Amino acid sequence: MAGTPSLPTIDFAEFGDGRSTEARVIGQKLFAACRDVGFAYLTNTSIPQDQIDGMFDWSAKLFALPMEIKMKAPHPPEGWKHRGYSGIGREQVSQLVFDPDELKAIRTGKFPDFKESFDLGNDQASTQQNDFPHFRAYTVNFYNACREFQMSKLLPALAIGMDLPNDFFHRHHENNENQLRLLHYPEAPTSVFESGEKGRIGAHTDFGTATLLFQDDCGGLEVESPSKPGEFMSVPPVSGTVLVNIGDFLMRWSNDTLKSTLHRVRAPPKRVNDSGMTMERFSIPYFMGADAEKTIECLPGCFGPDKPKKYEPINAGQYLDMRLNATY
Ligand SMILES: O=C(O)CCC(=O)C(=O)O
Ligand SMILES: [Fe+2]
Repeated sequence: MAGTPSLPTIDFAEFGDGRSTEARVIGQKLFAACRDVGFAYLTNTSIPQDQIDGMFDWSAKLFALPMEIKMKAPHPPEGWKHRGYSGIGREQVSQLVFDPDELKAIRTGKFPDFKESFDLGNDQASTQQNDFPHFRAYTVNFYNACREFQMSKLLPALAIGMDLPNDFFHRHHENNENQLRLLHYPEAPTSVFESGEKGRIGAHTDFGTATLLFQDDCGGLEVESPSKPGEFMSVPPVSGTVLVNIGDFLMRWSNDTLKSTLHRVRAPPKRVNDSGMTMERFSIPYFMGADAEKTIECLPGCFGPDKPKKYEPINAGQYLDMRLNATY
């Protein structure tokens, strides 16, 4: 595995309202990154750094609570619901077969995804609620800051980069069907990670349109190399950045033009004076979901005589249900 990060960085500082030449250049760079790698670091997103830091503080406080308190807001059994606490071993991602070590662990009855999570979403949703009163206000604000960036900059930039009308993706994300997930990978003896008995998150792709990913300074995130399938490259934390990656739904929508890239989290490289324990890690993905009832057709510009359409139009809701029910 290579140690040097080789992801593009997209700077949103000059994006403004999306109408300038600078905005066009940003859109083109974003499109190229999503097509060639499927992952990029973003800077100057306008999501305030103190809000990001505060969200990590709240996350640490939440996961430090006794289990019986966390279980007062359990994740419901339905795969389409995205709220509440999932304890260790509750969710195993469904594409572990890509990774021989993890496949071995599953065959021997072990559950290598050693993590716990707490899901939140649109506070106005009538079918599911956010929990924990005082914590709720902070997370809803943070969710809204992510959504603001998604709707006013990220989706318009991608549309511009693909020569689509600025509001093209915006119009497919009006229902606010996104999900914020607080993730905690507890510390454990380094030996259990080395033996494959435990892992952090197995190799997988995300389901939706795209994901914003905030990570702490632990490290361990890896992304499949675009040029060498099967090889993973390290994606170290870079302060002041947030990652973006494309999900399967947008890959399909774009006739596989944009890449939903495999990624995983492993124990970070050992540090000097290692105490025998691998440090805990926190991360916060924000998953963007398209409006469930709107049928998507292959994106303009992604098909032609040399590139026939590969997929039938599909309803976004049906597609996501199918994927999520396979995970839970
Ligand atoms: O913890 C991370 O950095 C990655 C999380 C992730 O890929 C996911 O939840 O889909
Ligand atoms: Fe992921």
